Amino acid sequence: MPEQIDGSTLLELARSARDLAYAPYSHFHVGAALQTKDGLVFPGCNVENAAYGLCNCAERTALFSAMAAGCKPGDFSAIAVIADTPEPVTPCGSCRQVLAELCPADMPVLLANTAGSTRQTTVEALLPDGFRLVLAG
Ligand SMILES: O=c1ccn([C@H]2C[C@H](O)[C@@H](CO)O2)c(=O)[nH]1
Ligand SMILES: [Zn+2]
Repeated sequence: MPEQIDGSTLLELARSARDLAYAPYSHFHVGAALQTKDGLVFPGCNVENAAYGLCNCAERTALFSAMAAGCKPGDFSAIAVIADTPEPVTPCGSCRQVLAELCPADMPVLLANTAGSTRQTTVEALLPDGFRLVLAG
């Protein structure tokens, strides 16, 4: 695998991405940074909408941006996520489902809060036994 940036640098990139969050409804700003096996990093922030159901999380912004730039499922090597929470922020169910489809099961997921607490988990640990479309017959 080409040169990878370390977890603390990836978290700093997520922290910078968080500054770009558009969250006028929740005022909850989230940043993400998604690293590819090729050594690229795609930032993500949450982007809200007056139609609340359209709000997009930082994690999915980063993943969809990477896919729009030509990345394919399995191309990713780590993601960092940060928000102003008492404990390191943890991805919502929708993001877990998208992570599970696009990222390796053992991919590290680095979670942090702005105060500096961190936790590391994996895609599989966040969504064990997740749904996959396997057609019968
Ligand atoms: O892991 C998370 C959790 C929440 N949000 C966003 C969605 C919404 O804009 C706001 C409040 O839920 O935070 C994220 O971006 N990532
Ligand atoms: Zn989410």
